[in-house]
This record gives sequence, structure tokens and C-alpha cells, in this order.
Amino acid sequence: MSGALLRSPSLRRPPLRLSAFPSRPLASASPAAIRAALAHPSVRLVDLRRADASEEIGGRFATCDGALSAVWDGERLTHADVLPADRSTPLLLFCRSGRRAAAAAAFLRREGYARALCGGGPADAAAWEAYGTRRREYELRGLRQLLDPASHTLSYLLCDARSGEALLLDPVAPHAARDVGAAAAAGVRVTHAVNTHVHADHLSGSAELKRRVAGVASVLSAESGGAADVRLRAGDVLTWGGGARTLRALATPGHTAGCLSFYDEAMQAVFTGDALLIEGCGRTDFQGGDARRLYESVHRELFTLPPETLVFPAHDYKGRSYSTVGRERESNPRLTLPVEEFVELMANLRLPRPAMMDEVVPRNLRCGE
Ligand SMILES: N[C@@H](CCC(=O)N[C@@H](CSS)C(=O)NCC(=O)O)C(=O)O
Repeated sequence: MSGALLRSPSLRRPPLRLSAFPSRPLASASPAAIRAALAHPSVRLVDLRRADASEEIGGRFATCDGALSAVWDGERLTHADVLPADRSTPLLLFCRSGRRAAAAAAFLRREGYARALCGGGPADAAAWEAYGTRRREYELRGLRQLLDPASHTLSYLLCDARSGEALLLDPVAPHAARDVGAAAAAGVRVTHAVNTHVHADHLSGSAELKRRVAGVASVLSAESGGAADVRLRAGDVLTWGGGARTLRALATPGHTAGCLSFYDEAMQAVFTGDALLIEGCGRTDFQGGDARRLYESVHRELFTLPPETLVFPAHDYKGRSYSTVGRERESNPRLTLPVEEFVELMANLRLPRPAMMDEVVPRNLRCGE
């Protein structure tokens, strides 16, 4: 059977019951219905976009406080388990214009989320207005989020159009050509390949980028014990983009001994490596890992940032794109535990060792050489 036939909705799904849907199933809810949903104490907001400059309108990425990140692949939510298990929870879905949200809301209603509503998006001014004070705007300043599906690593291309420079955070070796191409497409050239830590699950792309682009500097923390062109310490500020752009290194050890997070205050964003993940955190069972240290450093360095700060982790295993400091501080299921319970939980995760660890850690101590 052809792929097209296999994907045909009519063959895989029961026929639609129109009575189960709003009268305009592929339109956004009315502003009044959006306001009513927002007033519900257990409503969950779901953003179906990647936090990526391609989703900006007029140079601004607009979103809503507390929104969950989820992925709509055109047919389904790729990881439905990011949603609340209780299917009676009211869900207000949004994207850029409301198109993806409308299709996803209809899908979720079929899946039993009877109160899933399409809440439009920032390109639908009437619907977006209804979100009132929950709306928030960011300048992503040319950010591109790039995924390695094999290791679920999220790399970040930060572009500075004015200087023509770009910085790559946590590049993955097999994707060096893609990353250089993404920079070229944005009209910029990579100058820095920054590693939040010595990764254990994939080979750092820093060395491969250096081979492909003259003048790239690899960056790693000094505390990691590794070698790099630039070795940073906590509190150091990495300046790039012709001097116009900065990343402040925050010490967030505990997943490994030398983990740094990078704060871009102008972007209102923090790149957390494997220290803070969306609704999770990095494991602490190798490379100088220490659960208590992780807990304390995340609470001290990250949870004290402004709550609206966007959180960009180096991994997500459920396809999510971003979170915020406020959301993680309030509801991260691990890091909201009392410290002793957190330490015990982390000691009992029983995760398998990353398959490539023995091969990649020695090389990542040299930024992938
Ligand atoms: N299965 C993967 C490794 C998965 C894993 O261990 N992820 C790490 C980050 S990469 S070292 C982690 O900290 N996970 C936390 C968690 O709760 O999952 C592989 O084989 O490479």
C-alpha cells in the first residue's frame, strides 16, 4: 500500500461526528470564548510553534505566559503525553495564525479532549487581543532552533545580521553542513561554536565547524577540564556579533562538573544545556554529576532569572521547543521537590548509559576533535 494511502485520514480514523465539534471546526474560537477559556482555573495553553525567528511577526515572537510547547505534525500531536492526562482539562491551542491550532484542536477533540479550543495566534489580531495581559513578546534576534533527531539534541543558531556573525550553541557533528548552510541562508557566518558542557550522547560539532569555516572559535567551560579556544568561567561574558551581542556564562554544574548555562538578557532567554530541561533536568550519574549541586545551581542561577525568561534546553525527548523560567520554577516535576527527595529521585532514575559515551566523551573534552 502506498504511503499516501496509509496516511489517508479516512482509512485510519473513525468518521467525524460533526456534533462533537464547534460550529466552525477549522476557525478560531471567538474572542469571548477565548476569554472564557482563560478564566477557567485549570485551562492549559498550548503553543504549537517552535520558538524560532521564522515564527516572528514584525520582528517579534509573541507567546503567552505559562504555555506548554507541543508539536503538530500536520496529522497529530507528535507527543500527546505532553498534555494533561485528564482529558476534561480545557485546552486553548494557538500557533501563528490559528491554522495549525484549528486542526490540532479538532484532532484532540476526536481523541477525547472535549474542551480543546482553537485559540488563534498572534497573526489573528482579534483572537490574540483576547489573551490580554497573558501575552508576551520577545525579540529572538535571528534565533534558529536545530534538531538532531538521533540524540534529540537542540542546537541553537544565534544570528547577528548587522555584523554578519553567528554563534552556534551545542552543535552536533553530523549536522555541520546543515548548520553552516542555515547560517549562510540567514546571511551570516559562524564565529563561535559554544558547548554548554562535555556531552556524553553525541559528538560535538565544534571541530567539524572549525574545519569548514575559517576563524571559528570553540568554547567550553574551564571547569570541565577540557580543551577549547575559549575556556569560560562562571560570570564570564562572551561577546560576539561585532561586540554587540553577549552571553553571560552561569555556573549550573551537577549534570556534569563543568556545565554552563548562557543568558542572553536582550533576548530574554537562557540556554540551559542539560542542567534544566523542560519538565526535567539532566541525569547526575556520571562525569562528576552531583544531584545536590544540580538542584542548588539551578535554583540559584536559573530560577532567580525573571520568570518570563525563555528556557532553551539542549535536549527534549518529546519534541518540545521552549519553556520559561516561571513555568519550570512553578511546575518542574523534579526541581520543585524538596532537595532530599530530588537527590533520592535522581539516584534511582536507572537510565541506560548513553550508547556513544565511551567514544564521544574523550573527543568532546577536545570539543569534538
Ligand atoms: N538514550 C540516550 C541518552 C538519554 C540520556 O541519558 N539523556 C541525558 C542527556 S544526554 S547525556 C539526560 O540527562 N537525560 C535525563 C532524563 O531524565 O532523561 C542515548 O543513548 O544517548
